[in-house]
Amino acid sequence: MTVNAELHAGGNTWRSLPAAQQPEWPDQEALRDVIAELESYPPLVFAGECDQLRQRLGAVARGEAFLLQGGDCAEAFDAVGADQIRNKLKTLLQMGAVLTYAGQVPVVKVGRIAGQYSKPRSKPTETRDGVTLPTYRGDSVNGFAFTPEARTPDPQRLKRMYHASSATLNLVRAFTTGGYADLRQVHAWNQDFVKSSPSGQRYEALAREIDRALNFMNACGTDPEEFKTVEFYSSHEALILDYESALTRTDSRTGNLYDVSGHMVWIGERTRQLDGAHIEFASKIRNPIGVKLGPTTSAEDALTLIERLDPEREPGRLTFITRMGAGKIRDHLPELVEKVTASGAQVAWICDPMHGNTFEAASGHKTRRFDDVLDEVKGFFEVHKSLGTHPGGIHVELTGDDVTECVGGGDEIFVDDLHQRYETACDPRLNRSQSLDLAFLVAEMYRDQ
Ligand SMILES: O=C[C@H](O)[C@H](O)COP(=O)(O)O
Ligand SMILES: C=C(OP(=O)(O)O)C(=O)O
Repeated sequence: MTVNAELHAGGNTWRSLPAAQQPEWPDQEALRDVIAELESYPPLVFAGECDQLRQRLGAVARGEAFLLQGGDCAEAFDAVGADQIRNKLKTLLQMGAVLTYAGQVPVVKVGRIAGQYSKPRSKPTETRDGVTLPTYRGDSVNGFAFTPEARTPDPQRLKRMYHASSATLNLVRAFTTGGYADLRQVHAWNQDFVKSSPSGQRYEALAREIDRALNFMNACGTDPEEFKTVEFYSSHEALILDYESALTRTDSRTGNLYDVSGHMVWIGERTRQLDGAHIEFASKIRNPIGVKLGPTTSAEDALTLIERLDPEREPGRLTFITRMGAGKIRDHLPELVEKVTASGAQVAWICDPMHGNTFEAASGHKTRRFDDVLDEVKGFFEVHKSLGTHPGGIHVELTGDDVTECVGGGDEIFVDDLHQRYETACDPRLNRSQSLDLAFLVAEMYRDQ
């Protein structure tokens, strides 16, 4: 990877366009210094890995694989610890095992991890007891504490984001290639969980079946090395364009630009303006790109996004992550899928059943009902079934910890429980038990499809 000045400028064409949701950095000179330093840092991922993920997502788009994308709403610098990272990974690996075995489909595993530090917000400020301060925009921008010092955007945080992403990815790579993700560990991933939870018990029964299947394959002479490592990719919302473009490099093999801050990046519902800076930035890089599509997306918007981001119609390049809400998906999704399919484009269709289903509980906690999450996924499957298209995967906010942020699930969390362990810095996540419940139910839907 080289930083070729002329080509690298291609990663900066967004600068002349309106960029939504950017922090108001008080010190522009400090920002410029940080950008210059970030530009000198080594890549977090390699272009070849991004290409490999694009190929895997191509299989999703063609209906040959299923995408599991999940992780925190907002990662936090003080949560870059071995336990938290392992718990998240363990949850995703368990969900992956359930979907692969019960859903009988290859699963492409992508974390909202190692870079998910920036948040678009509905309001630029927050007011408490008559005091108004800038809203919290993620650890890459400002602090969560409600003080003027913490809430003032500080570009030094962009460097901390790089280092936190690097440390996280380093551990994730060690876990996924160093033996922890060996499929023979299916029981070990569940050890701390099985007795206490219905989904843990259900998982344990499935793990026993996987064991038997592995023994069978072993007896048939299948190479055991095949199950020792797992392909796992990182992703985050490409929100703070100064950071993303500082980490954009020219691939020395091909001369193409890659955003080497993560394998896949997505553009959010609040920043996908067709003439805006985010889409311009995404159009210049070769990473696989996701775009969130909310209920107001028109088919024309979707077709223009394809034209801008996937002019070659390359399966795996573009993933549409729909987040309509349980009450709207059955009305809004069909026209999008129909018109995109009729255009000949082969995008991957993924369901984010979280962001259209948030509400505020009487206690003031932002929450989501597990039943709404499930209903949106059901609607997603129904629409694709009726149109003969492929329900390509799910995109969920989850954690490996036993938080109480979303209500419902087999090990039911009630509205009155929310205060017990409400730890998210932004939106409510499924806990481990709810995540596994969802994986089992989605696997059933996939098999029935
Ligand atoms: O994760 C998504 C958004 O950042 C989040 O839903 C915005 O939340 P807000 O409406 O509280 O700003
Ligand atoms: C902000 C997010 O979602 P959306 O853009 O769909 O609101 C997110 O996934 O973190």
